Amino acid sequence: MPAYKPVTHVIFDMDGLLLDTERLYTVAISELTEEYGKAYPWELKVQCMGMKGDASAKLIIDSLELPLTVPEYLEKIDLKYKELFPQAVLLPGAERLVRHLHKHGVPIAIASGSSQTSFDLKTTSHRELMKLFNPVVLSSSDPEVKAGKPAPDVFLVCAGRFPDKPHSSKCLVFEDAPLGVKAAAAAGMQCVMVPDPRTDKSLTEEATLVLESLEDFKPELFGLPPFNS
Ligand SMILES: O=c1[nH]cc([C@@H]2O[C@H](COP(=O)(O)O)[C@@H](O)[C@H]2O)c(=O)[nH]1
Ligand SMILES: [Mg+2]
Repeated sequence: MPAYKPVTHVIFDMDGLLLDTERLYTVAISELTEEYGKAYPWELKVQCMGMKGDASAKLIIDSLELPLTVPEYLEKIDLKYKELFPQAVLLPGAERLVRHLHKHGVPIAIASGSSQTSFDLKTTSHRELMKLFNPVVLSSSDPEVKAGKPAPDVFLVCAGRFPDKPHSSKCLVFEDAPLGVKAAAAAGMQCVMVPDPRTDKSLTEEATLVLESLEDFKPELFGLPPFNS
């Protein structure tokens, strides 16, 4: 049983962790690859989750040998995202945890592989909740985030934008994706992983704690105020 260390700040991944957008990515990308007679298998998806948009586009084009350039792929997929992302709903336990931490004055942030455009689409129905996060760091649009997940950049930039600039050891990350867990570990942060059930066990080993749902999280394990407080 690993020892959990107390933290003061919490950084959330967005897609597949707060918002049920991974399902929407699968629909959009499968629709596109099927136009070229190819499926979008889980084994490929799990390598893309958390990446910057252009890196993911390149990996998908190369892996499936699609006859598209990265800009052509992005133009086509963005049309699908525009239709699908406004339907994004919150995942179980997300709103309760976010409101709880905010109520108790725990600084909370978002660190995502997304772009500003896709963030705006995905949060169409969640504007009020999104106001509780500061900072919100979006790798695909942020010039300070040089490399996407699994590099630590997005989490380090995020920690540096909290007004009191906490040390990495004081930041707890929530992630669903293996690349995100790697990025958090590389940043020197503890990480609670809530993986898609299809995720191979070998890809969850770097997480500090693995949960089936955010609903199962016990804040006091990391020195945060318990839910009954
Ligand atoms: O099926 C997929 N899901 C997710 C991604 C990538 O993951 C990012 C979301 O990452 P995060 O969980 O860090 O918000 C998206 O912006 C996208 O680039 C992808 O390529 N394919
Ligand atoms: Mg994610």
